[in-house]
Parts: sequence; C-alpha cells; structure tokens
Amino acid sequence: MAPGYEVVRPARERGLDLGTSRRSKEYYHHRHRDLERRRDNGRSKGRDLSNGYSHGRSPHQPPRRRPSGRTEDSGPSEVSSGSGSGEPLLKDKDKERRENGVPGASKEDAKTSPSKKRKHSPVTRDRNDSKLQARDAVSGIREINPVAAEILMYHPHPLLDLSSPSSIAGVHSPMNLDVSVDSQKAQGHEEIRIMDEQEEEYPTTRNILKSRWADADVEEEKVFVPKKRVSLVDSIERGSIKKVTSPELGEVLVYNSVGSSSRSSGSGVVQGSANRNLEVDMGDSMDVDKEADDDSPAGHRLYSDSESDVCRSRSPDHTLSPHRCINMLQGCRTVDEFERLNTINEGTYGIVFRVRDKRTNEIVALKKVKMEKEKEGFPLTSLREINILLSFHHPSIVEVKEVVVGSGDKDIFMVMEYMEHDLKGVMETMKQPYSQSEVKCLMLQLLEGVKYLHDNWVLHRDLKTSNILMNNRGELKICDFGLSRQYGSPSKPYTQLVVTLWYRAPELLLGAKEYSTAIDMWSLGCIMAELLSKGPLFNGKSEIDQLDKIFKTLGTPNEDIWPGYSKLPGATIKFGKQTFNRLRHKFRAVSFTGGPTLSEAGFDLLNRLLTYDPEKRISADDALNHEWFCELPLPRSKDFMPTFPALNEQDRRFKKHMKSPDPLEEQLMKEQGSIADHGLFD
Ligand SMILES: Nc1ncnc2c1ncn2[C@@H]1O[C@H](COP(=O)(O)OP(=O)(O)OP(=O)(O)O)[C@@H](O)[C@H]1O
Repeated sequence: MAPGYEVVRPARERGLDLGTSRRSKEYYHHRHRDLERRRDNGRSKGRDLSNGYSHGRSPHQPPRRRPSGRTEDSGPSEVSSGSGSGEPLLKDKDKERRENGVPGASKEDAKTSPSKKRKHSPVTRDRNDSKLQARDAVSGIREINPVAAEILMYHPHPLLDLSSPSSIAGVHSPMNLDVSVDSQKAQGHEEIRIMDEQEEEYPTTRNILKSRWADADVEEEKVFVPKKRVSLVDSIERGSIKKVTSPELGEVLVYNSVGSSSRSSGSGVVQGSANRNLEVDMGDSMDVDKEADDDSPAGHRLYSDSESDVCRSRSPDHTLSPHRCINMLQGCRTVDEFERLNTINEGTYGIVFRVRDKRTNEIVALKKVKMEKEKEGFPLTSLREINILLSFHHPSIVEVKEVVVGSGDKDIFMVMEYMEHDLKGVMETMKQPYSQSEVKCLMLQLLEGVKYLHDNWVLHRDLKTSNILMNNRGELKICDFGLSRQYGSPSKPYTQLVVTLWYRAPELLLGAKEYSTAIDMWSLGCIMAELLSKGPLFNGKSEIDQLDKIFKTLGTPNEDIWPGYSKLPGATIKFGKQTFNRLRHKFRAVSFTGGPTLSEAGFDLLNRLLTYDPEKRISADDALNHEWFCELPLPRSKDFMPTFPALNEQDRRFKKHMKSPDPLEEQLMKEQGSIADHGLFD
C-alpha cells in the first residue's frame, strides 16, 4: 500500500472543532434544542417503555411497528454497561458481567416475554389465507406474494423497462417486475417462461464452475444467453433467455402472444423514461419510492433542517425516483460511448472502470459483468444486481444509471455513479481511525441505506467495508448487490454461503438454514467496530476460526441467551468456554493507550448489533433511533467529513491488503484445498 495519506480536513472543519465559528455555534444551539426536545419526548416515552423493557433502548425509539413484539432483551453480546442516560457507572468486574450477560443477565433475558420479541420479517402470514400480508410502515397491510417477481417480456418487441420501482414492482411483491408492452409485433414467436426459482437449498458441495446460486438444480438458476448474442437486448429478442428460476428479480417471463401480454388494469405510463410508451401495471405494483416516502422521517431520527446540520438529512428527492430505463426499442448504448480513464478494481464478479461519458462528459463507473465463470449464460447474480440497483433509488445506495453492451457482442456493463473511494481503501490510508462523530455520520447513512433495503424486502448479504463507497462530499453508498436477494416470510432455507467471512453472522457460521435481515445487522456491527478501530473486529481464517474469535470476544453463547442455539448444526462443535463479554476491552469509554473509545451509549448500540440471537438483534430502524446518535459528540455533518485524494483514480487491483475471502473465493480455496479447515458443514 502506498504511504498513507494525510487526512485533509477542511479549514471550515477546524473552525467547527474550535467551536468559534458562528456556524458551529448555531449548529450546537440547534442541536441542543433538538436534543432537549427529544429528551422531553424520550422521558415520556421512557415511562411508556419502562415496563418490561430493559436498559439501553433509546428513549427516542418509536413504538415498534412489527407485528410481533418481543422485547430486545440482552444476550451476552448485547448487554450494555448502561444506557448512557444517567445510570451509575459500574465497577469493571460488574460491568464485564453485565456486558457478557451469560451468568446473570441471560437468565433474566430468557424471561423475555415472547409477546414482545422482535420479529425480523415485517411480513405476517395469515394462516387462513395463502397470501402474505406485509405491514406497511404507514399505510397498513399490503398483500404480498412470496414468490414474487415476474418479468414479462413480450417477444420480440424489444422494450423492457427495468427501471423504476413502479415498473419493476410487481403484483404483490416489492421486487416484482411486470413489464407489458405493446406487442403487436409479438405474434408468432415462441413463449419462453422463466420459472420460479427453487429456494437455495442448504449447500452441500459447491463447485466453483457452477453458478454460486445453484444447488442441486443448478440449471434452474441460470438465464441462458447464447454466446453469439449481440446484447442482452438481442438475446431477449431472439428468445435466448430460456429460464429464470428465481422467485424474485431474476424471474423472467417472456411471452410472444399479444393477448397474454398485458396486465392492463390500472396500468400507467412509465414516467421519466426516454420512451414513454411502456405501459406497466401500476395498480398492482409496489412503489418503492412511495413506500420510502410513506415511511416518513417524522418521529424517528435526528433531523437536519439546516445546511449546517448533522448528517442525518434525508435528501427529499430520493423519494422521487428518476425512472431509469433500459429502452429496448432503441437498444442499449454501447460501451464505445465511454472513454476509459482507468481501471478501478477487479472484484470476483466484475471489473470496475472509471470512464467518461462522451455524450455528457460525466465521469461514471462502469462495472463489467464477468461472464467467464458462467459458461452457459448470463449470471443470475448480475441480473439480480442490475435489477435491484435499477429499481432502487436512495442516497445511500449506489445508483445504476443504465446498462450498456460491449462492442465485442457479449459483454454487459452497468453504468454507475462514480464514487471516489471505498471505505476499506479509505481506512487503509488513514493514520487515525474515524472519530466517534464521524462514525456516527457514516453509520447513520449506512443504517438508512440498509433500512431502505430491508423495508423493500432485500437482504444485501455481503455488507463489508469494500462494498461501501464514499465520495469527498462525505456521502456513503452501499454497492455490490451480487449476493443480495429478496426475502419474505415465512423464512425459507437459503444458502449460508453468503457474507464475507469476517462480517458473517454467527447463525450463518453455525449453519442456520433460515435467516433474515439480522444477518445484515451483524455485518453493520462488525463495520461499526472497524470504523472505530481501523481494523477488522473478527478476522477469522476459516469458519471455525471466525466463530472462535467471536466467542472469545463476546462470550460463548448458550440456550439461555440464544434460544434455539443448541439446535444449530454447528452447536455440537466444542469451543472453549468464555463466560464474559470482553468487547468493552476493545472499546473503552476512556482510553489512555490510544485505543478506540466509545461511550456507553455507543457501546450499547454495538452490543445490540452484535447480539447473538438474531431475533433480538437490533433492526436498522431501531438502530437509527438509538440514543448514541443524539448524545454528544453529535454526528458530524457530511460537509465536514475528512476528504482524501480519490483512490479510485488509481488502478487498485494489485494492491494486496489483508482481506477476508468473499464467499466465492472461499469456496474456490476450499476446492483447491488451500484452506486447511474445511468449514463446519463440508
Ligand atoms: N460506483 C463505483 N464508483 C467507484 N468505484 C466503484 C464503484 N463500484 C465499485 N467500485 C470499486 O470496485 C470495487 C469492486 O466493486 P464490486 O464490489 O461491485 O465488485 P465485485 O466483483 O462484486 O466485488 P467483490 O469481489 O467484493 O464481490 C469496489 O470495492 C470499489 O472499490
């Protein structure tokens, strides 16, 4: 790695630090008023919550809106040493016991009223009705079809909108894609139906040559695109897409008949598209942006209502999605319309370039979908990523502007907004870790992005610092949705081979076949710790080593603190017994040795993110309302975040850093025998 860059802190920030500028005074006055208001609210809410709700929950947290309400009682990894709200400080030993919770708190925790336990999926299943119902944050219950997305493409009319939530969202599922087109020309062409994907089974042995989404029915996982095709568009036109088995984004139905083409009732015209002829079923679709809008910011967070305010401002325009379309009538643009400036990085699934759009002069990032591992077709992982990113619009999610095709017939590129760095690269160049107020700014943006994903039924499944992009305006955006997928309720078995090892939740490591949004929250806990300490929290070399590191720090879980733990396949493995949560040793309230510091409230949030029992692990929504974000030091404004020379103006492919192999690499290493430990379940 090149020598570390100095953090370039803007002069205005120095002013803020000295507390002398008028702006900073206004800022603190404003924040103080805001805090006072929130404390008042909190006091009244606190009284409401006092029965049966243990310490550590922010008084600002709104009543839970999830249908089943188990309390978030504390497990060994989640028991805080105080709420940060006036609770007397404990002596170290006592604190250690409380943080750990195994001997003491866990028993209490085990008494948690089942009626108050948090349910992860915001979906309820009505036993008398095969349809699922989702409780919308504002508008109440919505019907959900668990096997969701259908993309209806009317062959050969080459018009496809993969763009807006309103067009992508299907009948019941947030991720449905139901595109109908005027298909007068569609007669006489064969029907190609891409079937519902079998859920990913628990993987036994995976072969790297196969799609990593594939299990027994690997063939069902693919969308075949013959090699000779000119483009994705062309492939679709020629009926080369044979099938999709995903119940979600990748599920494609291609019809050729006019009559079957349209779900016409309530259809509207896609707006903002280059081509406005595309009719989509508006009535049935879930409007992601509307939902984001409905999920009004009111009442659950700090708000930035001035330019100088903290970073929690939700830009109002993200609710007004610019509907991005692949206009298949005109075809995709080709990559020739971009001038290559440099290669940024090469991941497992794609190579990312910094390029200039010759038409607009805009600097953008191009991610080339790697096809070589997918011998027979267009990788479903990429199709999912493209669909998700085209349909989502949020300030904390990287924007995909369009899809372009390579001049060499077969390559597909995603055109993304360009970001100067990723968090991993930034941390490698920093000499000092981020301060608490900077971490708050980053965590808030991250949590908002993850909340948006979870509200829209998507699990990211690979949150890590290299998948979090940053720019020099202090903005953070989540990228790399190659492993992400739609989720629903009731839980179904999914593959555990997700999430890069260091950020992988214990339930995945222990072989749980069902999991939900909590896996992303664990990753956020690891990221928060990494931001504070500038190093990975649990850098295991194998699954067992990873579990060992987690247990040594957070304490060995047991049935008391994690009901159901003993039934997990990995629970039979004997690990050394660690009876205390030692996380506080890594993040002291005050450090005289230069180690990372974290307030009681911050530590409470970290513990809640790193809670063993996924049912009790804090949700993104609740984390956003955690008191840590309301206490001093307040979250730093994005405007005052440190800036760095643009790392992505360099070719970063050959810079080798300590990194955790991602799930596909991990599998490859296992197949090659280069990981001594073959994992728990191989
Ligand atoms: N929009 C963007 N702007 C700038 N750089 C980007 C952008 N998207 C990705 N990158 C860079 O490229 C790297 C790899 O991107 P990405 O994670 O999407 O690819 P991948 O093949 O899926 O990687 P992985 O092996 O981590 O799964 C990122 O870590 C980041 O440094």
